[in-house]
Amino acid sequence: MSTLSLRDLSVAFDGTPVLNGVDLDVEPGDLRFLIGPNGAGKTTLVDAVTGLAPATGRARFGAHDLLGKSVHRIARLGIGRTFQTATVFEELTVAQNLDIAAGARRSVGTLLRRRTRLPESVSEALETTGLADVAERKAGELAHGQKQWLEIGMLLVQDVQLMLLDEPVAGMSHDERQATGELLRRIGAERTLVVIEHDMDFVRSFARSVTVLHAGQVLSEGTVEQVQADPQVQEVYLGRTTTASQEA
Ligand SMILES: Nc1ncnc2c1ncn2[C@@H]1O[C@H](COP(=O)(O)OP(=O)(O)OP(=O)(O)O)[C@@H](O)[C@H]1O
Repeated sequence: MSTLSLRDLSVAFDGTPVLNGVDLDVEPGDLRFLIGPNGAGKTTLVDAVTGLAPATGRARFGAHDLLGKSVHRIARLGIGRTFQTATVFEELTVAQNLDIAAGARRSVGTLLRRRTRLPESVSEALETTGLADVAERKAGELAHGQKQWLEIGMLLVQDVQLMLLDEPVAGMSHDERQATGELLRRIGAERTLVVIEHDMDFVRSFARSVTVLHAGQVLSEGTVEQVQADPQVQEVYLGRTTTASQEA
């Protein structure tokens, strides 16, 4: 299992720095939450690691250098991500979505035919994500939470070792959040997981460690308790939340 290691990672858009010298290490088995105010650079960090944003500095996953590699090559190293909006094939069933993600080399006709036996990786992903009961339902008919779990399942069948999730519980009910947190714990035990999140209750419940980004830099890092007790975090991040809620 591999460690994600970032050194002096920087991204600028049109000359404006958005990430500014980020150092970050995430060990396998960690469940790292990336928090910070809007515009702090959280999604940009994930974009840089997955090849979507041009970056300088160093980004390694295990023995592999990531910077300068194409999105496709980075994905082939076992690095996968989700986006804030789920990207599943709505007209296909849950099982078919997983089947396609598993990349089985079959013709489209064979793929779309109802199959009596699913590949093992697909069956496992259905069990792990709790979607076995809805395997034959169209993805477009799933509840919001289930769509997010399907997306995570699509990364599982690809045997993704570094999973980067962008606000996976946004818009979920309390029960769906709880189920998602437990899912992340289960799959995180054998992988390296980085989760962007705004919901502090969710972070408190499930984070093993937290990195706070602010204005493109790491402001604080540690356990939830350590980060919450950091006066800089209180001032910049939590302080801002208080102000916002007072204004509301
Ligand atoms: N492709 C781009 N071109 C120009 N500016 C960009 C681009 N992508 C992001 N930015 C800017 O970079 C800054 C950081 O954005 P980013 O989405 O990484 O923040 P974030 O911490 O994920 O915020 P949020 O919590 O709102 O999702 C913002 O000011 C944003 O407008």
